[in-house]
Amino acid sequence: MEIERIILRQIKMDLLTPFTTSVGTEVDKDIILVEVVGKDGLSGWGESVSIVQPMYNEETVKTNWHIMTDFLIPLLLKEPIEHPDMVFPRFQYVRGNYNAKAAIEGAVWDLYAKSQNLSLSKALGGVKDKIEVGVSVGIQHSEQQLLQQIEGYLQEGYKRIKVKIKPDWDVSILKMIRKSFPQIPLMADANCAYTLDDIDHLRHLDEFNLMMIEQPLAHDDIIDHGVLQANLETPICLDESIHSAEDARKAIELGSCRIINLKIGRVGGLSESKKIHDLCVKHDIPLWCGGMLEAGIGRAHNIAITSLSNFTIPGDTAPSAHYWKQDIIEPEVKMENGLIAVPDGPGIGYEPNLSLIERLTVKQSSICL
Ligand SMILES: O=C(O)CCC(=O)c1ccccc1C(=O)O
Ligand SMILES: [Mg+2]
Repeated sequence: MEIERIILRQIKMDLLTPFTTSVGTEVDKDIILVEVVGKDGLSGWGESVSIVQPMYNEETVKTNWHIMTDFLIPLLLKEPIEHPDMVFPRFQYVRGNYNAKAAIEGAVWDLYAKSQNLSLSKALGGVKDKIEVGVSVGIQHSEQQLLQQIEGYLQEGYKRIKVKIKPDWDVSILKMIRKSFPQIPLMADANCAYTLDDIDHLRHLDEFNLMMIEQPLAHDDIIDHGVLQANLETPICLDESIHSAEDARKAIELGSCRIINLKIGRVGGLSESKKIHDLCVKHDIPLWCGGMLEAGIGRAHNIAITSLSNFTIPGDTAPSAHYWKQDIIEPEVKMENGLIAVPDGPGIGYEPNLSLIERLTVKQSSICL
């Protein structure tokens, strides 16, 4: 693959509804889009999942722009790339900054798939032509409001409901949900809101027949989660704590989780995502694809990775209309009966809407050799 130049664009988009977790609220998003232009005129697209505050992990939109322009892009352009698997190792001496790395690597994967006339799904080894869709429901102003939202989502066809929890928004809301919907596939995501001191409190959650509890303890922990899992019946799913296949191996060996939420940005890209997928197959650990309120480009990448065989639990990749008045790709991502069709066109299989992207752009830079 011969890369001619790389265009970075920072766009700003309003979320249809604010999204609240145990750490904070997002109302709009600044998003960095990466366009890798090949010498043959094809373009590959990637999207960074970083937000403006270092609230989910340590990265931000500003640090991503800096790391991409000053370090990652010069490394990428320095020597030819024969296969996207070469990108992550090329970035090896830039520590961390996985969202930034993944956005660039994802664009190279898209360009590669297009150059091979393959869908990104097929290029990654995907086998499914439809993926199952769940929805992540943020913390609401009232319990009644939460119940109404869940009712609406079930009518729309979502196959799994995830609610965000924190110490004063957990037992009571789960009790209420189970009273109305005793059987629905239900899970809870704490975004690190508890410590091991809460072990007796967390054991109360066992009575709600949850599919899993996502990331109850610290963002950088895998040890305490093992202690907690040994004291809980409900499976623990790790999100924030897993940055690599090595992290996943250690968490599995320590018994710190029975399920893994995979986010492409958090682990540094699609090549590492595949490694985690294959490791989980070997250890019989089910996977699902998490979400970071992505715009269309990131969403398309999530759909492609979810088409791999071991993504056996509905993910957080909801359709475009759940987040945006108008998404930046055409066609938008649509859901039917709780399923999203995996596109079979070349690359991500959706066209970036360039005129809309241009209108939303607040900052742009074009970098060539
Ligand atoms: O709909 C989505 O994209 C998932 C939303 C979500 O749960 C989330 C959104 C932003 C940051 C972290 C998380 C999370 O999974 O923890
Ligand atoms: Mg999570």
